[in-house]
Order: sequence, then structure tokens, then C-alpha cells
Amino acid sequence: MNILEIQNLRKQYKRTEVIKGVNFTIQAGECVALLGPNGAGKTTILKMLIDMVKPSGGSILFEGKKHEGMRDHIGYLPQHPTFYAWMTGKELLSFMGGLSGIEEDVLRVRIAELLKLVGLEQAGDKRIGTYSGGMKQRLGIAQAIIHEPKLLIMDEPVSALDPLGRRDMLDLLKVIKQKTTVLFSTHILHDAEELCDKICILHKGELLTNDPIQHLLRNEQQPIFVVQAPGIEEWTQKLDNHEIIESIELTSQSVRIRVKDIDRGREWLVSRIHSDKLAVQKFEFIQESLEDIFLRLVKEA
Ligand SMILES: Nc1ncnc2c1ncn2[C@@H]1O[C@H](COP(=O)(O)OP(=O)(O)OP(=O)(O)O)[C@@H](O)[C@H]1O
Repeated sequence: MNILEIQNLRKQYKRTEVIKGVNFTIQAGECVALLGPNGAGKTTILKMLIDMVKPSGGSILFEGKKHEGMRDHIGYLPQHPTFYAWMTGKELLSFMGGLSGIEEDVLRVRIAELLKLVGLEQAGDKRIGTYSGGMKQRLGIAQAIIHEPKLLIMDEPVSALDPLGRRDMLDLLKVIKQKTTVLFSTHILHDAEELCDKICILHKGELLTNDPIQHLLRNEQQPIFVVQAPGIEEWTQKLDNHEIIESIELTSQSVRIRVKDIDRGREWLVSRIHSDKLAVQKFEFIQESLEDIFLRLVKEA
């Protein structure tokens, strides 16, 4: 069942269109990443989904119905959550649970469960002002799911954390996604790859892909030849402009070459290596990683 269906979604600020007709669906139980560079429009889309920003066009359906008034079923963690530093974690959850209309007895049990889930049992009575960035972010998750939403939406939930905080958060999200449909934005491909079934790549307000990771790899993955040798930079310059070459990427010690035809490309490269007497240390044929695909699609767009 589609929990969310977005059709031709648009947003214009003054004369600039920042979201240009985006379509995607999320099925119940999926974990989806909205991936894109800074300024791609991720926050704008998420804010339209939670009704904080009004779309200029298109439609958003939540379980087949207009999404306005569906906030009760959606949990939201903003990119920069703000908390009252003088409140304790428990007080904040109690306050947020009260706003959601949860009865006091039920709320008490729910808060204890949530603090355990997000690893803040020991910190529940401490003031939020004393929490680390990672603890605040985990408290933010707890408040976002206090009313047991069907869909949890998070804006860059891990980007600002240090490696340890990031690991804790990713592990927590792995648990949460077992029970809740999740949509989150990120510009870190690795986080999307680790957590998600589906990746929506957004660039300049347009979706470049909206595919399960396996489809993305199957449909988009291109082969790359990697050559490593002393003097690789000069050799690479000599290869430029040959019609078989799609692109050349030089890293510190090797070159990654995409060709238009694998068999002809391999033959041509081997013969060039031979005729140029290149002292090859490595010659390998690999498939693009998800990161390669992401960078290529964004570059090509
Ligand atoms: N209130 C606004 N008024 C005018 N332009 C805006 C407004 N909010 C966002 N924009 C513009 O819309 C575009 C998309 O911004 P948005 O914050 O959605 O991108 P993002 O992908 O979330 O970026 P980041 O990763 O930096 O948070 C940007 O060019 C931004 O400057």
C-alpha cells in the first residue's frame, strides 16, 4: 500500500522554481532517502509534506487521501531542532505527548519505553542543556515518534553529528525502521545506502532517480577500467579525445576510465598500454559504486 504519493509537486519562491514537478511514492514499511547536494530542495519537499510550506502545484496523498490534517500520523524531526535547555528530557517528552493528546498513564509508560529505545534512560532527568549533540538528536527522534506515527520524516538527521553520534543514530534508525515507514533527507550517500531500500536523488529541484537501490545498481551501473602506473598523469593526457572514451578521472595514483564499449575499450586500452610501454602496476575492471552513480548522475544533469 502507498503511504505517500507525490505527484508533480512544485514550489516557487517569487519567480524561482525550486521544486520542479517531483513525483515519487513511498510504500508502507519502506525506508527511503531523499538524497541531494546542498540547495537541491530536500528541506522544501519535506516541509511541504508536513504542511509547513504550501506547494505551488501538484498533489500529496497520504494513504490515498489529501495529506492536510494528516499530521497526527506523521512524526517530524527538523534539520535544526530546538529544545528548551532548562527542561529535562522527560519533561520535554511529557510536554510533547500532552500536545498529542496522549493520556497521562499511557504517556508515562511510553516515555520510559522511548528513553530506553533512544539510549537516554540514564539522562531522562537531566536538563537538555547538558546533552551532547547526539543525545539531543536522539531525544528529537523520541519526540517525533511519541505519538506512534505511521510515517517518520527527518531532515538530515545525522549530518551534523560526530562519527560516534552518527553511528548511534544509524543504529537507532535501523531499529525504528522495522516498525515505522521512514523518509529522511541526507547529502551523505553512505547513510542512505546503509539504511534504505530506496533512494530518491534530487538535484536542482528535480528527481534524477526514484528507485530501489538494487534497481539503481542494475539499471545505472557502468563499468570502469582502473589503471595504475608511474607517470599515469602524463599518459592520461595523451589519451584525451579518443572517441572510445566516455570520461577520465585522475586520482592520486591511478586513473579511472569509462568507455563507450567495454570490449573495444578493453582492446584499445591494452594496446595503448603496450605501445606506450606503460609500467602497469594495476589494470582492473570494476563496476561503479552507488557513490559513482550518484556523482555521475548529478554531474550529467
Ligand atoms: N523561504 C525561502 N525563500 C526563498 N528561497 C528559498 C526559501 N527556502 C528555500 N529557498 C531556496 O530553495 C532552494 C532549495 O532549498 P532547500 O533548503 O530546500 O535545499 P536543501 O536540499 O534542503 O539544502 P541543504 O542541504 O543545504 O539543507 C535553495 O536554492 C534555497 O535558497
